Amino acid sequence: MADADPRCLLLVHAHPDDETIDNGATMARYAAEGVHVALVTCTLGEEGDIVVPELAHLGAAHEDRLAEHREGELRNAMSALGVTDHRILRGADRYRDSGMMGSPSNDHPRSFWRADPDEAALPLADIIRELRPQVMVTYGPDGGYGHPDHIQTHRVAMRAAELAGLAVDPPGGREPHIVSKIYWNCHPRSAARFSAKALQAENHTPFLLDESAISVTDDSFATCVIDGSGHLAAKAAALRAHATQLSVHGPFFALSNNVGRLIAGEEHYHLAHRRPDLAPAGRLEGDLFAGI
Ligand SMILES: CC(=O)N[C@H]1[C@@H](O[C@@H]2[C@H](O)[C@H](O)[C@@H](O)[C@H](O)[C@H]2O)O[C@H](CO)[C@@H](O)[C@@H]1O
Ligand SMILES: [Zn+2]
Repeated sequence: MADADPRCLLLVHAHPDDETIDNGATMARYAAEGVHVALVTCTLGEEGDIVVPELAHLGAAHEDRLAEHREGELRNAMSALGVTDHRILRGADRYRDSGMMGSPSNDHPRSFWRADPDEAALPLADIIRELRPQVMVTYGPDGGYGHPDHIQTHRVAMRAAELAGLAVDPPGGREPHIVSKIYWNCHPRSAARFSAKALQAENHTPFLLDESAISVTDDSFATCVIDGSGHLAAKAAALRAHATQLSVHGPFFALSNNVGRLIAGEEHYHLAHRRPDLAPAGRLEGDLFAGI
């Protein structure tokens, strides 16, 4: 029997659908290569808009049953990507989706935005010590576009990586583990421009063109690009699985703001942390595990 692939990639996200939007092709590619791809999602998206009118009754302002529905969407999306290890932070005792910045749901007693990052990081540190990933992917300090749960996910994930490496008070009693490389998701301006031009060229699309609706970074901020173009069908299927949150039409998808975005095979990352003894990374890596 072939030796098991020793590589483990951990992704930490705020809501169901973020993982597929930012990393769907990457997850499918590494899962297909035999890498242990693990996802931790910090909330179940209770406050989400619902783009399927027939399911509007599940919404927070009505039956407030969107969490279990989106958990099912997440299961289907992970099945499409070939990812079998996906967990909700703290499980049944999870944090609640905080809603957009400044919305009343920020103040919900269980909102993730109100959590103490040090406390929320403990169960994630234990998962890191259990899985011992060489690579972790999460958001940068602004959460990518300023959503409170994305900002909090960044804080909790970075703190958890610190705690996991400490030799004291081992979370869960497991041996310390230092993540070799931590990457932040990023969306370079040129990729957003390419997406907008592709949408502009599409004759019959139901989606809007609005480049300002997508948070972008300078191209130079990306230090790694993963070509997952061989897994576009899996990414599109996983996006379709998140049916309450987004629509797919041809090679494009749109969230509830109906702004069209290309379902891209290339996904971009910024190397935010590298274990000091590793060789310096090249200008633009093509593999999250490069140099490990
Ligand atoms: C991709 C993502 O993070 N989605 C979040 C986000 O949803 C957005 C929100 O409803 C906004 O008001 C819309 O204009 C936008 O189109 C949505 O994507 O925030 C939700 C509430 O916290 C969250 O459930 C959803 O996963
Ligand atoms: Zn999100």
